[in-house]
Amino acid sequence: MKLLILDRDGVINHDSDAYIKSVEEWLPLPGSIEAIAQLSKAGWTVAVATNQSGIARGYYSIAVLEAMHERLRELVAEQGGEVGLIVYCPHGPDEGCDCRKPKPGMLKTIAAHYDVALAGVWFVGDSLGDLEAAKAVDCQPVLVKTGKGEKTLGKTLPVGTLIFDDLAAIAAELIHN
Ligand SMILES: O=P(O)(O)OC[C@@H](O)[C@H]1O[C@@H](OP(=O)(O)O)[C@@H](O)[C@@H](O)[C@@H]1O
Ligand SMILES: [Mg+2]
Ligand SMILES: [Zn+2]
Repeated sequence: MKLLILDRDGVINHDSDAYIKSVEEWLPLPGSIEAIAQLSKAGWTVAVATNQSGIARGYYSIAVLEAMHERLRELVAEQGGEVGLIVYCPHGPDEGCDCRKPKPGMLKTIAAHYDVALAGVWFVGDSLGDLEAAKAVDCQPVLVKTGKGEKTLGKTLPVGTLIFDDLAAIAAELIHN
């Protein structure tokens, strides 16, 4: 199966150092909804793996987080596409969970859900932790320059990391090559 896994904040929607705390604050990045819809219509399964420590920090509830994801699904459906499994880590950095990136737990959950191997599956993120999570399970780490991506570019990236301007450029690459 053609599986693509996306980080959320900074890849699909604008990110904020103050966290994305409501549906109103959840604003798609230019071209991201169209990119997901086009990929979906081209036969790709688009899943999401997102850290959401704002839950543990008490900034927003799981109900609000789910409402953001319902909004994402609605917008992609309006373009004729669909979003696959969305997995999130609600834990704080000090809880020692297995799902918070850079740990690969969420990627493993997605692979198990679809009963596929992760080797070579593209995982698209804007933070170094995303790329490290990818590397940990032999996914293809892919950095976008949106969100925190420009800042991440200045760090030491995992060997073999692919770099794209944004999700739209990734969709064009995957659909047309
Ligand atoms: O990029 P994804 O994984 O979709 O989500 C990132 C968010 O959960 C938040 O992650 C926080 O990091 P800490 O969780 O506080 O280390 C900060 O970077 C926030 O700016 C950001 O909005
Ligand atoms: Mg991110
Ligand atoms: Zn977790």
